[in-house]
Amino acid sequence: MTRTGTAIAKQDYDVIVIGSGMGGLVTATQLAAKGAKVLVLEKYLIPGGSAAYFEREGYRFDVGASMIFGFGTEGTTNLLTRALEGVNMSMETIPDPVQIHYHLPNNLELKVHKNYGKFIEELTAKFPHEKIGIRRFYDECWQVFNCLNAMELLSLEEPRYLMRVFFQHPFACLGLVKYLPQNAGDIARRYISDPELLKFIDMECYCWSVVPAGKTPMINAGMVFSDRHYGGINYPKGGVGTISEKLVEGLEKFGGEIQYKARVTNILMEQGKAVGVRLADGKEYRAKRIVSNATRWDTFEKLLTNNPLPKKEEKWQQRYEKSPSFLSLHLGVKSEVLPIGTECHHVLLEEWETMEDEQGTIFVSIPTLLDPSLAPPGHHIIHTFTPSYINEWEGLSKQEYSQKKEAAASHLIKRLEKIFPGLVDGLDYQEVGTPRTHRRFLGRNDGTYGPIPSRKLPGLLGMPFNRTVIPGLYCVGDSTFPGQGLNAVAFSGFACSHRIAVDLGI
Ligand SMILES: NC(=O)c1ccc[n+]([C@@H]2O[C@H](COP(=O)([O-])OP(=O)(O)OC[C@H]3O[C@@H](n4cnc5c(N)ncnc54)[C@H](O)[C@@H]3O)[C@@H](O)[C@H]2O)c1
Ligand SMILES: CC(C)=CCC/C(C)=C/C=C/C(C)=C/C=C/C(C)=C/C=C/C=C(C)/C=C/C=C(C)/C=C/C=C(\C)CCC=C(C)C
Repeated sequence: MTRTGTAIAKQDYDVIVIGSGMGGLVTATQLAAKGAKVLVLEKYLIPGGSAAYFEREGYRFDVGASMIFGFGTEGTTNLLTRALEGVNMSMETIPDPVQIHYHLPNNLELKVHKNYGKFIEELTAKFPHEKIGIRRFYDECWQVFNCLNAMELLSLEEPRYLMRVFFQHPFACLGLVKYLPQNAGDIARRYISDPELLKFIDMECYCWSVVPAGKTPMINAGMVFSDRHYGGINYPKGGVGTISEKLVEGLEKFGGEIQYKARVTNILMEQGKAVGVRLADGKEYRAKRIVSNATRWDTFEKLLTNNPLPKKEEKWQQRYEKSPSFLSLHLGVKSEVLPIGTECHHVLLEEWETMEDEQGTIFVSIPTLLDPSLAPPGHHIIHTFTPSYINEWEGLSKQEYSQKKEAAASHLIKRLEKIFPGLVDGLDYQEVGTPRTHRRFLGRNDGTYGPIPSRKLPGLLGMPFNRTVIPGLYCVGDSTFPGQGLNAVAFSGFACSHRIAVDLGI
């Protein structure tokens, strides 16, 4: 029995991972493959976090976005392919020929084709006077990508690795050092002056970083704006959740364990060091290293309640704030709703001034265009979401909450009629999620999509790596370097497992 009188589970582990989001699973599988004894504790019923799925009336809905980077076959930035390979797994993916179809103010209609030349040609046709600037900006993004894609991607907190990559790829490393403190907006402004084109570049960043180009790190922009044409966007057959399922299968094959309905309530500390965790049911587990895949806000404010917020975290909270969450509509629709030639992903905005507003920009994913097996025959899934803050949804009675959800959903559907005329009549199924839903099911503070700079910061320099000031405790996922995105948190998982393996001498 412990001091608190609860039963200590007998097992001892090398590493405990709190949460089975993509960041947690990549850390766990990489460590298990290296021979570490790993336990993953997930509070929900299935793995994946925001990369999981749920099933309703014959539809399989992705919880989060369906636009997946990291499944390329070449280079080193294909981190999802590599994470699966790490535990001898692979999966079938379906290539998407267009990343996004933009529907923007002043009838700016544009498709980001997988073919780079075709995309540049289409954008140049809209802004012919900026032909050279467009080419220079996007070509500079390729420079960042080519540096990253040349080297093995591991922990930047490991000096011997840094020395090794520096000797192997000195120019690529110096290139990355140059870009680490820069933001995409500053580089765009060096080459482009047309205000509307600059707004378009803002949207190109906002739709995945949730901030305009001026606050978006150039390293991340280089990854996104190049990999979409290199490895491309590829949808995992069977839905995004199958990536996590395969990783769990691989984890177990390598002797790792995962428990579901296992909500960690406390990280246990002894003599200033993280030594274990306590679950909501009172069980305690101990390990040599603890990894939190919960957000930094949840990790330091909820799981370490008996410890004052470390100074370093206080500073981090001043530099980064919580991005909005989303209002999400998971719709099942009749196939006739989609005009012939409809693309899988869309971004819709009616006025530039409202891009960053509550429920301003609309995102759409239609994964059934790539994998029809996710919906009943003759039907499609339309997953549409728009940024929304938790405070819009709090302090409401049950009835007020459900009325507000209904009203917001019909408003969103009405706006979408612009690109899908007849949507209202073609509806077959509808489920509405709010920031409260994301908070509840994903365990994310205020349902946030992740950290965003609270002011203009020097690129990625302010993003913490995986070690924390608490010995034995590491963080992984989107509140660590390099931030949001499945491929980004997969990198965080590779880096975290590398650092831990070195610390444990594995
Ligand atoms: N298209 C895309 O690129 C796409 C799609 C889906 C998700 N994503 C990205 O994935 C990123 C999120 O990945 P992540 O790895 O950081 O985390 P995550 O939020 O997806 O997963 C965290 C997991 O930890 C669990 N958890 C939280 N607190 C817990 C506790 N106390 N006890 C036990 N379990 C707990 C949650 O249930 C969840 O499964 C986001 O940046 C998101 O944008 C991207
Ligand atoms: C030695 C010396 C001297 C030096 C060194 C230097 C170095 C080496 C450096 C390095 C660095 C690194 C490695 C870095 C890395 C990075 C990375 C990996 C990055 C990544 C990134 C990624 C990303 C950002 C991604 C993202 C994505 C996303 C977010 C997506 C999303 C999506 C969505 C939301 C969707 C929407 C839309 C629709 C639907 C339409």
